Amino acid sequence: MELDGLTMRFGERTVSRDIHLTLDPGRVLAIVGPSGCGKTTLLRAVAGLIQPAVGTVRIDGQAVTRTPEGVAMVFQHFGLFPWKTVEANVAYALRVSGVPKKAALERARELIRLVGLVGFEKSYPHQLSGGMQQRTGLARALAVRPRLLLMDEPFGALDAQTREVLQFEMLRIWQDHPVTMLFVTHSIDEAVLFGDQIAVLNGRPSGIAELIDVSLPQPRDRSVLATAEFLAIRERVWNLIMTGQRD
Ligand SMILES: Nc1ncnc2c1ncn2[C@@H]1O[C@H](COP(=O)(O)OP(=O)(O)OP(=O)(O)O)[C@@H](O)[C@H]1O
Repeated sequence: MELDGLTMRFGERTVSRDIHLTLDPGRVLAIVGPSGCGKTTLLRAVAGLIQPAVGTVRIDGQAVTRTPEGVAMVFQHFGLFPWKTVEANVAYALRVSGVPKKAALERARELIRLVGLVGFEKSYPHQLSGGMQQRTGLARALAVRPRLLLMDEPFGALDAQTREVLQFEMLRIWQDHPVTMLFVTHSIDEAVLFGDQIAVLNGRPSGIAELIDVSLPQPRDRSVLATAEFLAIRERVWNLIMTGQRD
């Protein structure tokens, strides 16, 4: 994925300016920045849901003008169909892309196992906790074997403990099933934990303050939280965000 000189505007208001970013296959790029700096707006441009005022989004070299094939998204507020069961939600995108019902349900059950929801296949979203709803959202996104997974603050609506559990489960899932991921988050820890690189946005309109390489070895688990490198990168990101806040 390539963002080539993206400027995002709503009416007269420029939200972000001249964003250049590249994400290589199999890698994770985390985007952090203060609230309102335009993280979700960038993600929506990558998903082809809105168009940049200036610049181009490319995926596999192709300019994005509408939602590209093979791009899946996980939202903060789950975005599940309330009238569909867990397995029907997970199978939905497969069905839409033409996979026959039996094969789609088989694949859905595989993903339901992967995210730890066995026994809840026939439950409806309102019968699930927030964490279980987000597991369903993850299963749905991964079911299509996306070439690019867009994560918009995926654990943001969860309580702190559930958030931590799901973060580490997602890390495990990602390690077993690597997928190219653009990961927007408010959580600096999450960005350092998942990212191969972190793009820190700040300013108004926002721009990239710094692109930080995270050289923590993969696979990562809870033990990295206490390493000197993790803490140093965390501090660096925090300072960059705070500098932008004071401007
Ligand atoms: N559809 C829209 N129309 C007009 N303004 C919008 C629209 N969507 C977003 N904005 C504005 O663009 C700015 C960036 O919003 P965006 O949601 O991308 O920020 P964010 O960094 O993701 O914020 P947060 O971290 O709080 O989720 C905000 O000031 C917001 O009000």
